[in-house]
Amino acid sequence: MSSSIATQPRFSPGSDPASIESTLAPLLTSHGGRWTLARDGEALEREFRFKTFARTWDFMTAVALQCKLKNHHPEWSNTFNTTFIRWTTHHPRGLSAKDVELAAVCDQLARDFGEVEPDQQPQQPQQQQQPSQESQQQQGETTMCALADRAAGSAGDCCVPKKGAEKK
Ligand SMILES: C[C@H](O)[C@H](O)[C@H]1CNC2=NC(N)=NC(=O)C2=N1
Repeated sequence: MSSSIATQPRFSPGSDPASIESTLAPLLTSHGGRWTLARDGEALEREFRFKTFARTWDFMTAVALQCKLKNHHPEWSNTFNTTFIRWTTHHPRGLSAKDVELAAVCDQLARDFGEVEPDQQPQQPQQQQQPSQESQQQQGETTMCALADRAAGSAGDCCVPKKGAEKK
């Protein structure tokens, strides 16, 4: 996961922390959820795993549709049957109600598309000295997160309203 795991959310200016906190808490690993607060509290991050690439893509397609409907997009990456998703608001920067709402939508869609629970990973055959599952998982997560970082990096100021746009 992202290098900087945070404990306190940093809300996007103009957000209403009180209304967001009640929906945010149950999503977090600290409250039995699956999302971690990252990027100094400005982002929510989580990895999803499915049985196949096809099922993973179906899930991502369903998420993408919600993004279009809510005009809000994730920083995400996909490798085979795993996808890493980060919700953060680019402008004004921080964690907003839309990030929390779409994180909850992702949890529901993951259930609908048959997400594979971490402890249901297919067992590696014993004889081969495999790096521990944990280190494999960590390595995978780091790579997935790095992929999302790179995508977000090349997107640049994707959400900063263009000059004059705000005036209309
Ligand atoms: C103009 C458009 O509404 C904005 O660029 C939206 C689009 N989607 C967005 N998605 C995210 N994650 N953050 C934003 O600030 C954002 N802004």
